Amino acid sequence: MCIIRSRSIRNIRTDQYYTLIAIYRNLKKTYQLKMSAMKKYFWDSEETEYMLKVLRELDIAKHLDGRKVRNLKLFKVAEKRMKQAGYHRSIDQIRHRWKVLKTSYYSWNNNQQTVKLTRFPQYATTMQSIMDESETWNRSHDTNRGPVRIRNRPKPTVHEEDTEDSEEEVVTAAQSLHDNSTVDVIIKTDPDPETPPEMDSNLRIGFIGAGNMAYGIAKGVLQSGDVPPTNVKVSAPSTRNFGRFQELGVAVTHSNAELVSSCDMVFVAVKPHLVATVLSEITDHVTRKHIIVSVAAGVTLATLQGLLPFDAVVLRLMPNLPCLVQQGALLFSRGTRARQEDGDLLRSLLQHCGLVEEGPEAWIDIHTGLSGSGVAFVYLFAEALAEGAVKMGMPSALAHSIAAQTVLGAGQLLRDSGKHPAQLRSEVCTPGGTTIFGLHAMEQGGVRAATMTAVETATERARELGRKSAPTATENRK
Ligand SMILES: NC(=O)C1=CN([C@@H]2O[C@H](COP(=O)(O)OP(=O)(O)OC[C@H]3O[C@@H](n4cnc5c(N)ncnc54)[C@H](OP(=O)(O)O)[C@@H]3O)[C@@H](O)[C@H]2O)C=CC1
Ligand SMILES: O=C(O)[C@@H]1CCC=N1
Repeated sequence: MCIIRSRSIRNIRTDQYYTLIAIYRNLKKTYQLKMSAMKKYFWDSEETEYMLKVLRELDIAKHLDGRKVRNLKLFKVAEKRMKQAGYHRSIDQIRHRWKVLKTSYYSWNNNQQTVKLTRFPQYATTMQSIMDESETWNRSHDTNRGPVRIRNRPKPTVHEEDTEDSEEEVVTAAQSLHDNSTVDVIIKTDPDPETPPEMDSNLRIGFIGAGNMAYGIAKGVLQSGDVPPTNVKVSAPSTRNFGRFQELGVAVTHSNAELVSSCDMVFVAVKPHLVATVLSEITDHVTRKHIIVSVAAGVTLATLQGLLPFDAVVLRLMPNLPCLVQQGALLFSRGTRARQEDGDLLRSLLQHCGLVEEGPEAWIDIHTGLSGSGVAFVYLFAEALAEGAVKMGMPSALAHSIAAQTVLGAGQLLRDSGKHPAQLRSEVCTPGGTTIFGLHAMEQGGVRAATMTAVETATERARELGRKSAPTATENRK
């Protein structure tokens, strides 16, 4: 392009010259647009430092005491301040970035001696100061508060409006909490649709199906500490999967109907082809107080709602297998009767399962391809990595263990650095070195195209399962 601009090429006509200039300008514009779109998703260090500065000023250190206080107001102020400084981030983005940094900080702090993160120490100093402030504050206050108390879900009021809180109000609210260390949770007195509901102390959670997904989600829910194991129940036809739930202190039953009658939130975690049978079994026991959450691949909200009473509150959730180790990626969508607060309650309960996002239903099938099934694509890749090493002479056990750590480390760095994968990939490539030779071989093998097709095909299959599980027109008329 520089050659073109200098117009030093011989034998080029003026019209050709201007055509090339136009192409160059178009490419440049596309590149700039792409870069600005990428910037929207990836945080740079300046923006991250600014966010930490703001959160620190807002005393986030005093909200790290493990209590189930959701600091939405604080994040709301942070969002405003960042906007004033020219950083346009949503409350959710700020909250998520903070969560990621906190997790990274803890893991960095625990593994300082062994883990070499190139990026994180940059924020480590600020994070360290925040954590130190938190420890000092906790030490100077009574930490022996007993169990977290959880409250009734607020009923929606007719005149709920999103009243903008002034910063002063927020700071005062935070201050008053500090002065009263014996309170278990902040009890909201003003209705604020953006604030998630406090949980009912008697909230009872049920799982229909005792498989891997039910177990992973149950573990995450219990880890939050908000719901005691005695408030959790699981049902399945056989006892073969009950043992691990019983070890968690969870009650078991063979009756789906009995489970629904004794629970408020019910996860439907059976295989997709069994959903219709299970819902027909429980539908007479589902009332307005229930929240039904289906994790079945492909089964749409319309199908679920069609199989349940017309006013049933239904949500569709797509988790993935790493929920078993609290590192899942979960996306949910609300049905027509589910309110924002039902989604907030679900999000809050699942916070220890991993990353939890809400999105339009059309994304659930895509997420199934990307992440529900995507986990298996990563395993295939890990297996192939290890087999490559075995081919080159490394013992299998060692090769598999190193492949697992490689996938884990690459994933953690990708998540925690906030960098685009292409950027990290280029950081590994020495010109003329080993990596670029390997990458060339991968591109020749079509790994990128094959992976994209895998996500596409899995998404299409989820859509197909959805169509198959939808009641036919005749069934609808019954
Ligand atoms: N596995 C994954 O990675 C993911 C799965 N999903 C979805 O999660 C759902 C569950 O999958 P997964 O946990 O892997 O499945 P599993 O096969 O591990 O578990 C299914 C469970 O359903 C129970 N079950 C079967 N029939 C009934 C019935 N009539 N009433 C009550 N329980 C019944 C089984 O009972 P029993 O113990 O007696 O056999 C078993 O406990 C599926 O719909 C799947 O699409 C979503 C995301 C990821
Ligand atoms: O393969 C399946 O159908 C399920 C859904 C996503 C992961 N496992």
